[in-house]
Amino acid sequence: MSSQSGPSSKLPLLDFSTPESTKTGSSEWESLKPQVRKALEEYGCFEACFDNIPSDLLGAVYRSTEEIFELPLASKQQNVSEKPYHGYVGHIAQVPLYESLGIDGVTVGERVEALANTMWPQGNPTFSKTIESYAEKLSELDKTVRKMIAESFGLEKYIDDHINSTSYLLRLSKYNGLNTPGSELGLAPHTDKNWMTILHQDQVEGLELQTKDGSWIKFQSSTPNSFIVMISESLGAWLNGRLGATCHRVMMYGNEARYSLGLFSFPKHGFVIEVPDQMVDEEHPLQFKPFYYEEFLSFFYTKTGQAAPCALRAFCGV
Ligand SMILES: O=C(O)CCC(=O)C(=O)O
Ligand SMILES: [Fe+2]
Repeated sequence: MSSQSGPSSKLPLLDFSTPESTKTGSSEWESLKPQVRKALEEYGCFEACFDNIPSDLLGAVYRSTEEIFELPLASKQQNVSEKPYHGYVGHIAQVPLYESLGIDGVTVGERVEALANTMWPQGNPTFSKTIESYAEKLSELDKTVRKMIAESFGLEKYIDDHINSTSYLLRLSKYNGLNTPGSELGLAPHTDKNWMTILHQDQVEGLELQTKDGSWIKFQSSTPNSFIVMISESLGAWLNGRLGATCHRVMMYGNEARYSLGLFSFPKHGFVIEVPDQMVDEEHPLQFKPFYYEEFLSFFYTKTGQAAPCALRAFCGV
């Protein structure tokens, strides 16, 4: 397997910029659905152009992101979570360039405001409104793509239950610029564990995705409002391994700080991830036993989970 970054190659670019593209059954929807499926089969991810997030909103989100990272460490550390990487993570030994701040339940009323009130004693309505609006709008893209995936496998009857049982985490990340020439790992290669992840990177690029042959491609945004939509492990498991998570990492090359936004969808507490019967046949034997997302996540961070070549298989593989 190569650890070298390959040439920047183009991922499929799918256009979700018309309102019809997110309307079930529209001709845009029906035309995008097979393209989503094909891109995910081939790459586990694709680039989505999504005008529903206008440039001024994106700009405001990045200003809010910079503002929160500029706060004193003691303030940021007040954003705690019992779940790993859901609260504040700062300059950990393995990846000293990296700092991130999670907002769990970001689409649930008042959560962002509560965080803003913790971070800024007098509150910060601009921060709250901006972040809430971004997460709300972008979660529509998550729902659209997951519905299309389910329809493409004939799993329509599960859609409402899935969508209604979804929580969102928004993770704001900052990678400090290098003080040395060359390149450095900003975030180690990994696959996300949740349902699906939608990433956006600001001007400083650095996200790299691993293709099936093991080579790395640099993600270069085609337009300022283009996002990477990635399948994560739990969705791959629910689909009995028919689609798989993409391994990705961040490489840092310059002195400038890099900012990124990750919207992570995952099942609510108590939701059982169970492979639907339709996904199992002679050609596709059952791969995973039913599991709870939170238990899988906890297992992943144990010594055994970290040591396993595939934590998901070690946890619930048949
Ligand atoms: O910063 C990025 O572009 C990637 C972040 C990421 O992969 C993650 O937070 O899981
Ligand atoms: Fe990730």
